[in-house]
Amino acid sequence: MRPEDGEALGGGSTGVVFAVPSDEGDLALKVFSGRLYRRTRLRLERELDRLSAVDGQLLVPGTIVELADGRCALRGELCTGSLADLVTAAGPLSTDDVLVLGTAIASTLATAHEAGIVHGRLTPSNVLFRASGEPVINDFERTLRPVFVRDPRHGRQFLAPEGTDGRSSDLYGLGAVLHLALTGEPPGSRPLHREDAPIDLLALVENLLAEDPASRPPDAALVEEILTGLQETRNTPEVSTVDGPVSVASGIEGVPVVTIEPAAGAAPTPRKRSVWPAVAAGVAVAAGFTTWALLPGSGEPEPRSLPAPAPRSSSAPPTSAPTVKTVSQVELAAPIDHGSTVELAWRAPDGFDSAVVIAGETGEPKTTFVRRQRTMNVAVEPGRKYCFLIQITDGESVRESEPRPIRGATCRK
Ligand SMILES: Nc1ncnc2c1ncn2[C@@H]1O[C@H](COP(=O)(O)OP(=O)(O)OP(=O)(O)O)[C@@H](O)[C@H]1O
Repeated sequence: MRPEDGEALGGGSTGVVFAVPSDEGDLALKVFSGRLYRRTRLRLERELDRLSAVDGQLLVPGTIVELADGRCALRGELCTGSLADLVTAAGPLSTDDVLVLGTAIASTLATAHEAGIVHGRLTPSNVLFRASGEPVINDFERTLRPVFVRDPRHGRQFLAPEGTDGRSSDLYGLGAVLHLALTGEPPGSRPLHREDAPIDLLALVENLLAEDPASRPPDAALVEEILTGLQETRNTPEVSTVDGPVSVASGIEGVPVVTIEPAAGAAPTPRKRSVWPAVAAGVAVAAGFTTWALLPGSGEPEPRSLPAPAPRSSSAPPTSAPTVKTVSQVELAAPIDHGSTVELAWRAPDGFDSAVVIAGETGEPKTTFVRRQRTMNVAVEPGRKYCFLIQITDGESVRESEPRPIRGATCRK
């Protein structure tokens, strides 16, 4: 068989890929750009065996074949194109498609990682689509990388800063691929922004792209779980949400005031200072005891909406007490649990300062001012349940997000 009999689809570090007709239908033929020595070939065969044993959406090139001119090639399944081609031709994907794509890739990575296999160079040109539309990951085999060396700048925007060996380099690659799918651009050029995408998805992608591998999600299985959850949420009909005043007042009296820790070098302006402490105290009360509470061990699923606001009790403070609204303007993404730390990310309008309220199973809730930050890494005790909530203020009014749990905690108002 001569590669010239087929149509060239593209070239990479290892060679040129052709679509070739065969009795079994069209196939992909990757013709190596150089000679394959016997030892390399044996190693490649062993690697292909290992890859074919992995039960996931890996595109495993079937077999090594020899061409009439003596060159070697990999013959395998032909796909319709790559994510890179698709985005170039049609622009960013819909949010739903990004979720499906991300879930499929995360699932494949989880399976591969469990089998001890790391891709290390997950780029949009290595994400291919079958005729059915199903995404698959290509180019898992690593044996040939040091043999056919590519320009180190190739695909660099998609590669993890620390290198290509660890599992977390694949998580970075996944983040980079999803960044392109969401925005049409590789990461790095601008802050990730897409109005119609759920904040949880944007926060997850940002987290996957963390410079420090230890700050990324701990494993691909968790990423798959988060993305699956996001898909389910989008497929579930909306339930009503509270968008009115929520009392934070009842029970304030007699309850100790929480610790307030202004972010270093980021003290709110005096005008804002007059709002925050009161509200923080109110929410802290709510977080631990009255208005929204952590109910450890209940095992109930996280409520999808907030129950009706608590009625003001007779012990409510004067009407000058700040009113806190739960509005869509401040949205906390699902926290990403790293064991001893938790990554929080939220969306809030420009010009608002933020405070993070952390309620644990024991002890008083804690409020930390983070001013214009929209992400925070929170230290937590491994194994304990927590709820988190974000408050924002422009100095006059205060709004808060819905609370978000980790480890099966139930947070409610
Ligand atoms: N099995 C396949 N079916 C359809 N198209 C393919 C297949 N394999 C590769 N291609 C196309 O050929 C191009 C070159 O693929 P190849 O794997 O050689 O290089 P790359 O992925 O672009 O770069 P590198 O392997 O150096 O990271 C891909 O971008 C893709 O568009």
